[in-house]
Amino acid sequence: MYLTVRDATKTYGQFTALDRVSIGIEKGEFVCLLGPSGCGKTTLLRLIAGLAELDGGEITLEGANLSELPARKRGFGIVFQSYSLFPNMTVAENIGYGLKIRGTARGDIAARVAELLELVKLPQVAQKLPGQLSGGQQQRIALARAIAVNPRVLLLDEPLSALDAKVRAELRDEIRHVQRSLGIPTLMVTHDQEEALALADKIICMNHGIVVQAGTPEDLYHRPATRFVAEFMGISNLLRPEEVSVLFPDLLASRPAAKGAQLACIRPEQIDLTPAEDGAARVRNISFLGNLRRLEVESPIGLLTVETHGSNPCRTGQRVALSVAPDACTWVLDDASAPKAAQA
Ligand SMILES: Nc1ncnc2c1ncn2[C@@H]1O[C@H](COP(=O)(O)OP(=O)(O)OP(=O)(O)O)[C@@H](O)[C@H]1O
Repeated sequence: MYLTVRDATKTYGQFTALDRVSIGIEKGEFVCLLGPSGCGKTTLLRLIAGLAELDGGEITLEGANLSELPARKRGFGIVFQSYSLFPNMTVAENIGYGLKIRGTARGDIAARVAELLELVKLPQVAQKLPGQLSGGQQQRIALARAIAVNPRVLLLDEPLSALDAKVRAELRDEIRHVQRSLGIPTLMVTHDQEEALALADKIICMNHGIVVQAGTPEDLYHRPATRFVAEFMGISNLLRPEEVSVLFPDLLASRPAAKGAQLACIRPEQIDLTPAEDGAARVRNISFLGNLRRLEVESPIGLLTVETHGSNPCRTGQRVALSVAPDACTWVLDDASAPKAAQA
């Protein structure tokens, strides 16, 4: 592992913001820290950056302990949510700042700035001031400034959240492209599951100061371990075993004999609908979402959400039969009433 956080703990007075959190980033990997507001994502990023001190645990980079190393000596690039460019410096001066304070020769700085402006697709703005750029452009410059010094790790704290949806999606692809082409190990904080699914090699899902699950985007979406992860990573139908036995009795065979309350997690696109006069369910509402239709379906156990692609013949009010492939269901731990380890 390239960067390792082991048992990181951080408290603010009586409040435990992080409780023995362990994560790792491999060389070249893009990792997203994902979780709801207040779960401790930014706190963890700040500890890694050296902007806050650990109360327990350790952080190592290539095996070396970082605890004694101040932020500016860690060699990390950071991009924050707010455009933190120096307002009185030109774009070129902003990007070249880190190189200048390291004593890099002027000509080399100019060449590097030009190269980075090409990389972030803004070759014309070198002499502008940050205030003359749009929010999305400023974040591209902030990204260029962060990578100018070839950081050992790139840390991104919600860099897209102040931008509107279209610019956000463009810049998301841009960040991924830049990260891939340079191979910089990257840790990005986000509370947006779609962003994490699109960008990450690995997602670390947090809640109440602990890591709930870590894995690939596919793992977290298709094989959530708990109800919290299932609900956080998109829409899911969560059915208790007695409900499963009413609608999809075949699925009960896959239920593990583990301890704790379990729920069957079935994603909306995994339920098949067939129009049938004597069907046990009825389509209550259909929302057209462009590439798919989202259907609200009344069933003997309550409402289900179903998504269909292409030409589905169902109409509102129609009776339907429901089916699910045996391998399309994941049994998750019902953690809704589980103790919240890090709550004060
Ligand atoms: N300096 C501080 N003093 C006291 N409490 C703090 C401090 N910094 C953070 N906290 C608390 O620690 C918890 C975690 O905060 P953190 O900023 O890490 O959350 P987050 O997951 O990044 O949330 P958000 O997405 O809203 O930024 C929050 O409940 C917050 O109120």
